[in-house]
Amino acid sequence: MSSSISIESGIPIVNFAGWNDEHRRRQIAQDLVIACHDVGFVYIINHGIPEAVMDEAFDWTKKLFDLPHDQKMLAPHAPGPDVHRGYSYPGLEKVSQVYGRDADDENISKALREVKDCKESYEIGSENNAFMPNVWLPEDTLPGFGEFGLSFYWRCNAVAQTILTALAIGLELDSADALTKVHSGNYNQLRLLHYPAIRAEELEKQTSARMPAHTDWGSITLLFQDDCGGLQVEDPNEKGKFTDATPIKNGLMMNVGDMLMRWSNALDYLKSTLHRVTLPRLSDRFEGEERLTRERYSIPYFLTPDMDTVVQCMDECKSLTGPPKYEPIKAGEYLTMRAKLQYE
Ligand SMILES: O=C(O)CCC(=O)C(=O)O
Ligand SMILES: [Fe+2]
Repeated sequence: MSSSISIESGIPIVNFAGWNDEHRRRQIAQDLVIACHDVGFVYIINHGIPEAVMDEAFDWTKKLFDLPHDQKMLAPHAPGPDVHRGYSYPGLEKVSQVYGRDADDENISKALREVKDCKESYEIGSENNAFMPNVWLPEDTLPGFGEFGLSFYWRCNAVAQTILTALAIGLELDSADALTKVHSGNYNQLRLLHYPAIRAEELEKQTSARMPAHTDWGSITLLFQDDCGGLQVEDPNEKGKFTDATPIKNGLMMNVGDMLMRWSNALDYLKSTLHRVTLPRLSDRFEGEERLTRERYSIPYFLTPDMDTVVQCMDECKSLTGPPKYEPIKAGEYLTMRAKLQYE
C-alpha cells in the first residue's frame, strides 16, 4: 500500500481519502504519526468537512467581525483567563511563548508583552462545559450565528475524533479508541480570528505582531485559514528558522499541542512545534502608501482532553523514547496553568 504523504513547503500532506477501508486506514495512520513526529504540523485533505461548510464558517466569521465594536462588546470576554469565551477586542489577549523555552528570561517575556497583538477573536465552546459557559451575542444582533457556531464546533470534533483514532492506530496504542475515550469533545475551543489590515512596517519592525511564536497547549489543533497567508512553522531541524505554511484549498492544517507531546514523552516523539502569524508572503499583499497588509481570517479548533484525564507518558511511547520526562498532570490543571500566562 503506497503512502498518502506528499510535501508542501516542508510540511507533509496526509490524504484521508479511503479512511473507511481497513488497509488504507492503517497506512493513513502511519503516515500521520510520521508527519507528527517529523514536523508536528501536517496538512490534511479529504477530511470530511465539505467546502460549502468551510465557506459558511468564514462567512459567519466575517459577518461577526464586521459588526460595530459596541455590538461585538455585547458578548464580551470576561476579564482574566478563567472563562475563555466570547469576544476579545484587539490587544486584550497576549500570546507569547513565555512558557517553556523563554520562561526563565524575564527580559524576553517583558519585551514580548510590550508588543501589541493585532487581532480580535471570538471563542465558542460546548454547551456542556460547566467550567466555561458560552458568551453569546443577543440573537437579534446576528441571527443564526450561535446555531451555526455550535454545529461547526461539533463537525470539527467529528474530524478530530477521526484524527485521534488515526494517531492511536499509528502509535500502536492498546486500542484504537485510547485517545478518543478521553476526549468527549466538551472541552474543545472553536476560535474565530480576524487580523485587521495593519501597516506592514509595524509587523516588520515588530512593534506589532499578528501572533508571536508559540506552541498550542491542548492535544491537537485543527486550523482553517483563508488565502491570505502569513502562518509560519519553525523548521524542526533548525531552531529559529520559520517556513511558510501556505494555505491549501480545502485542506486543513493539523498540529500537535503540548499535551499530546507530553503524552508521547521524553524525546517529544510527537512534536508540538512553534508557529506564528506574520506578514502575508507575497509582496503584492501590500496596498497604497501606507503599505497595508491584507486583513486575514482564520479558524483554529483546539482539542483538549477531559479535565480529569491524567496526561502522562503512554506506555507504548516508553519503548520509543525512554523513561518519562514529564511529571503526570491532570489536563484541567495544565490548562489553568497555561491560561494564566496568557493575560497580563
Ligand atoms: O491564525 C492562525 O493561522 C494561527 C492561530 C494560532 O496559532 C492560534 O490561535 O494558536
Ligand atoms: Fe497556535
